[in-house]
Amino acid sequence: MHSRSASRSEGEYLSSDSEKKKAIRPSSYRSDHRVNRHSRTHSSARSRHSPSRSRSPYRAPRGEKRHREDEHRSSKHDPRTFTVRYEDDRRSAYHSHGDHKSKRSRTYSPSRSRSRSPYRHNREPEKAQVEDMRNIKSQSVSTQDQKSDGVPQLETHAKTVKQNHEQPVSNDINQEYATTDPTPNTSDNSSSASADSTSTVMDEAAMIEARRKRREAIKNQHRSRATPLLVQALHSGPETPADSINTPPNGSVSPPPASASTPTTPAPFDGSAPQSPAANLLKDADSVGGDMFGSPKHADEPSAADYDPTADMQDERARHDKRLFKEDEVSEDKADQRVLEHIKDVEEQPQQKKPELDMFAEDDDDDMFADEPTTKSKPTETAAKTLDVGMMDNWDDAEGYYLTNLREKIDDRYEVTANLGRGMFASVIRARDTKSKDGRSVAIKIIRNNESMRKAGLKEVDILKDLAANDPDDRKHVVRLLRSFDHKGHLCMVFENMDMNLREVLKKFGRDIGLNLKAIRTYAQQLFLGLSLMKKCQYLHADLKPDNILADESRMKIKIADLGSASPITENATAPYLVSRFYRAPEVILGIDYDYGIDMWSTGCTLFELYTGKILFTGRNNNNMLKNIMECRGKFPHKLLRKGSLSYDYFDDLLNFRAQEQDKATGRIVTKMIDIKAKPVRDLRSRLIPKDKKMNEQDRKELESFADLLDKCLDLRPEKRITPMDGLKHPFITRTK
Ligand SMILES: Nc1ncnc2c1ncn2[C@@H]1O[C@H](COP(=O)(O)OP(=O)(O)OP(=O)(O)O)[C@@H](O)[C@H]1O
Repeated sequence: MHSRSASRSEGEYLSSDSEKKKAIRPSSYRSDHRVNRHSRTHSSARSRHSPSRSRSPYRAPRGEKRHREDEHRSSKHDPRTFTVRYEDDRRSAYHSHGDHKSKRSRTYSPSRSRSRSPYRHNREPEKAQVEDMRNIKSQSVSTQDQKSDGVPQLETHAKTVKQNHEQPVSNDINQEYATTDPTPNTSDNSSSASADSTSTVMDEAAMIEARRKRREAIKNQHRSRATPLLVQALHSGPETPADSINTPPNGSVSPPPASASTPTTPAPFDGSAPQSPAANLLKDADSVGGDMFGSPKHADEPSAADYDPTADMQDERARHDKRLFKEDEVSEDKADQRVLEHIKDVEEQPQQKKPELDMFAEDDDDDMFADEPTTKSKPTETAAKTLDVGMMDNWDDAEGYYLTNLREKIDDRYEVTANLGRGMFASVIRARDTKSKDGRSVAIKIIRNNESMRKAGLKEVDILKDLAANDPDDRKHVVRLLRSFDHKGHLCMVFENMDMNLREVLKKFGRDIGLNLKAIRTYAQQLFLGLSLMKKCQYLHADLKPDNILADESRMKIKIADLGSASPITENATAPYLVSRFYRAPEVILGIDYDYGIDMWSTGCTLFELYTGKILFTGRNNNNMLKNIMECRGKFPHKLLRKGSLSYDYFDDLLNFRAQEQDKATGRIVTKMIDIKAKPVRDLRSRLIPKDKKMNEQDRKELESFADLLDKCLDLRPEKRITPMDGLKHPFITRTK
């Protein structure tokens, strides 16, 4: 039982008789063979108190992100040690200067050089902060100099910026965390400055300006490469740091600038768009959602369909490199240079290294890159055809992915027909099962050739087997694992073949406008069935999102997939980066004990996204996620906040929210005390049900019912959140039209 050796040679792992449910019950599982996708190379060093749940070995233990290889060796990065990882050095500075009287002592990782999210704002603020430290004496003056330098964005928002930034920036290191208090700095350094020092200050201001221009040039390069959503997320909309400058102290949100419209202009539903057998389900004009095709519900919010996780890698990779340099105390100039070189390299070899980006990676903990990131690609045949298998003495590429050859027969049985894509953890191919009667298609997940990934894959296999054993009739909408085997050092997981994931469905049928309510109801019901099975078997999925839900060809049936992050409920230790960020429940962020409610939260986010075509919470990091969540769901009850081991990272002693924002003029990250209104400023209902939308009474009622279900999925209080079983009984689900 769970005593498989990870190094075991070729052979089948799944046999019909050997896998009984009790063999993989969470309890025994835990005490015996714990496979951890996050364990990676340092897994053996991990204490048993370091819970180990995650799907990819490149993702850090449970909620933390993938470490770079060299970081794997240190267990100090294990978030389960309750180490809080901060976005940058300012946190330690902040604490070291005693400004904040935290109720808890925390440790901070000194090394944070990892990131990758396209939603992450650029790193310049951090550099600027370093500048702040260096030029502390002259900061006040130099900042004012910058202010008058005609930064392009400032011209655009001249008036607002003027109002917000007329005040000199504090020159006091102890005031590194600015507040919304606009009181001008009254220190005497400017008044007592000598002519010499003034000249020094001016020189420094000029240097800063030169650096700013360089950074701006780099940012512009990144902008030009970024996907529309990234551009929007980074440079427009009320949730971007840049626009936080327009955010009034009360936390209300400024309307986005005109340019902040949805990246891809929502177009009326195009009759020529791809049809599916379930076209009626997906665009039934009689249904509430159906008549919304062609009528974008939320043109001002990031599109869920538009995001291409592979497209922003250069930018992320470059910034990642840049941060590494910063941490190594190499000059910014050199770091900038390195970034430019990197971009050039990538441009020159566009096909050689296709980086992968997980859009939901954490902004502030690490990167989830493998050493050589890869991309999830569309099914393709051409690349594989060019391989000359006869010439190969190594079946893997440099990253440990199996180099699949089309029409190759794997395990003397599966004839490869298409590459479905690559994740961080595996490549997925479609193949024809030549040993099946009907030559049916299957999907095979070929785990990368890496010991810890293999272990993580074995964990996924065990959980999938347990779930299947508890659903003999296959009625619970969890993807079916048919068998697993070993092939040339790779663990291969053979799955029933599905057609596409729900992000792809959204892209195809509901770009920017979402799917209709009939489809949402069908999918919601099936998700609740899947989650009720998982709950019955005591597993958390911990990575639910449209990408991990697969639809069959008819699009009528969906299945929960990618259980690489799943784990027994007993392994629910604090892990502030568990679950992809946009779908991350607040209790995870706040360090409150969590359970099955986290999957219901993710389900709520997913259903909203499927209906509107927009991502519900697009926080750049955990801090910004909380702000997003409160703007939509209202204030957290104090009682709840007091339960959180990490609450005081985001709230002060009086439980006022400390929002981290980027000052557009100085680039500095500042903390603003935000008075969150009890009444949400962007409440769920108004985002779901446009006031001016004409619809009949029946449709409105139905939409209200959906809103009520989402309300219950997205209850801030985990213990009050609806359960999968109750979800199945909700009127929105039980109602038949
Ligand atoms: N059974 C299947 N049928 C069809 N396509 C599949 C199947 N399983 C996976 N895929 C495709 O492969 C993609 C990656 O699968 P999966 O998420 O399981 O791999 P992963 O390596 O864990 O990815 P990630 O890096 O996102 O964790 C899916 O998004 C889906 O598009």
